Amino acid sequence: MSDNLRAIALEVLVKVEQNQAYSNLQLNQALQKADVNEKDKALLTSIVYGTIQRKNTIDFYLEQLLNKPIKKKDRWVLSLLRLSIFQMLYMDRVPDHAIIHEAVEIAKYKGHQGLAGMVNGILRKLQREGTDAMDEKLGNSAEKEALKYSMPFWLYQRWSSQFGAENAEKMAESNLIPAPVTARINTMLSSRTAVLDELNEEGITAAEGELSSEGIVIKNGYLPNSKAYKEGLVTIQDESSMLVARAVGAKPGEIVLDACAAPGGKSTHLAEMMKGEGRVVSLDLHQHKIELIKKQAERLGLNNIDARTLDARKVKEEFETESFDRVLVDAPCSGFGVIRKKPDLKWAKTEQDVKRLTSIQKDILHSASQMVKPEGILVYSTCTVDKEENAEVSEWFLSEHPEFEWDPHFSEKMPENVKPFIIEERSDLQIMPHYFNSDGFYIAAYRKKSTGGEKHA
Ligand SMILES: C[S@@+](CC[C@H](N)C(=O)[O-])C[C@H]1O[C@@H](n2cnc3c(N)ncnc32)[C@H](O)[C@@H]1O
Repeated sequence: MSDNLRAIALEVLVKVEQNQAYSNLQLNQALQKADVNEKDKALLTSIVYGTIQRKNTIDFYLEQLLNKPIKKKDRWVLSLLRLSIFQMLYMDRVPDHAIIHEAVEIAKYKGHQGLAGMVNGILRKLQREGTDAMDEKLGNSAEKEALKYSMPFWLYQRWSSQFGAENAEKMAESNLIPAPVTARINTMLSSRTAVLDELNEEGITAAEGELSSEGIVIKNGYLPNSKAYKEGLVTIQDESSMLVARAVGAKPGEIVLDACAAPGGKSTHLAEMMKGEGRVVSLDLHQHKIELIKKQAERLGLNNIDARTLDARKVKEEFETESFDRVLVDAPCSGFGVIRKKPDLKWAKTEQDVKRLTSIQKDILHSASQMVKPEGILVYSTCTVDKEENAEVSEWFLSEHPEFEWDPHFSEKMPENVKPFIIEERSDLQIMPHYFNSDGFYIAAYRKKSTGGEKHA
C-alpha cells in the first residue's frame, strides 16, 4: 500500500469522524481526486468502509489497549489506529509489521515522536497478544453477539425483536460484506446484451443482474470511466431500488409525480420506462439536489423530466389534486438497508431519528396521496428495513385513507424470485440485504379506488 493511499484513507476517515460527513460522499470525492489505479481504489474503499463498519469492535479493543486518553487535538490518531487495527484484524493483504511501520511513519510526520511511540506501543501489543483475552471479558453477553457483527447494541436488539434472531444475525453479517456495483441499462438507448458486449470490449467484466431485467452486476473495472456510462447507456443503481419504478408501472404518455426525487435514480428510471413520452415531475426539498437530477437526465438523454424544488408536504399549493396517474414517495428514511454502502449510518442514526423520520414519511405520504387520480397508483418506498418506517407506515396509511387499497397488480409487476416474500393479501415487499445481495428496500403499492371511501382533509 502506497504512502499516498494511506494518507487518503486517513483523510477520509478523519472527515467522516470530525464533520459527521457521509462516508460514501467523502470517499467518492477522494477517489475522483486521487491519482491511483483501479486496484488501489478498490483497496482504499475496503479500508475506509471496513474501518467504519467495524468501528465499535475496533474501539472495544482500543479502549483496552490505550493506557491514557488521546488529547482532543490529536483525535486524528484515533482514526490512524482504527484503520491500522482494521487491517491487522480483518485484512490479510499486508503483513502486520508493515502496517505498524506505516502507521508509525504517519504519526511521526503528521504529529511528533511521542505520538509515534504511542502508536507503535499499542499496535505491537495487539500484534503480540492478539484479541482472545480481550474477547473473554465479554463472556456470553448479548453485547458480544452485537459486537461480533459490529452492530450498535440497540439496533441489533431492535432487528432481533422485529425479524427474529436468525434474520438479525444474517442481516448484520451481510452488512459487513462489500456491496457489488450494479447498474441499470437505459432501455431507451440500448439493451442489456449490447451494453454487456460494449463493456466487455472496454475490459469491464459484467453479468446480468438477478433481480431486475435491466440490471447488470459489475465484476471487474470502474464503470464511471467507461464509454457506456459517459454515453448515458447506464446508471449506477442498486438492483432492489430498480424494482421501485417497476412497482410504479409508469407507461408512455402518463403524468407521474416523484415526490422525493433527488438525486434522480428513480425519476430517470421512470422516464426511461415512459420512453420519453409523458412527464415525470420530480420534486426535492433541497435546491442543490435538483441540479443532480437535471444532470442525470441530461446524461441519459431524457427530456421528459421536470425537476423542481418543493417540499412534498406542500404539493397542494403547486398542483391540482388528483392530477397525476402515478405518484412515487421514495421517502427520506434511516437508511438501515444501505449500511453496506454507508456504514456510518449505523453509528449516526438513533431510535429518536426513526421516530422523527416516521412522522415526516407519514406527512409526505398523506400530501402526495392527494395528487393521485382515481384508479391511479401510489408507491411508497424506503431504503430501510425498519418496520416502524415501513410496514407500519403502510398500515397507518391505509387505515387513515380508506380511498386507497393495496394495489391488486403489485405482485404481477415483481420478478418471480421476490414473489415468495410478498405476503398474501398485501402489496408490499421487504427485501433484506442477505436475500439477493442487494440493498435492503421496502416497496408498497396502493391503488386509489375509483369512487373512493371517505376522503381525508
Ligand atoms: C431516499 S432519497 C430519494 C432518492 C431518489 N428517489 C432516487 O432514487 O435517487 C429522499 C430524498 O427526499 C428528499 N426530501 C426530504 N424531505 C423532503 C420533503 N419534505 N419534500 C421533498 N423532498 C424531501 C431528500 O432531500 C432526499 O433527496
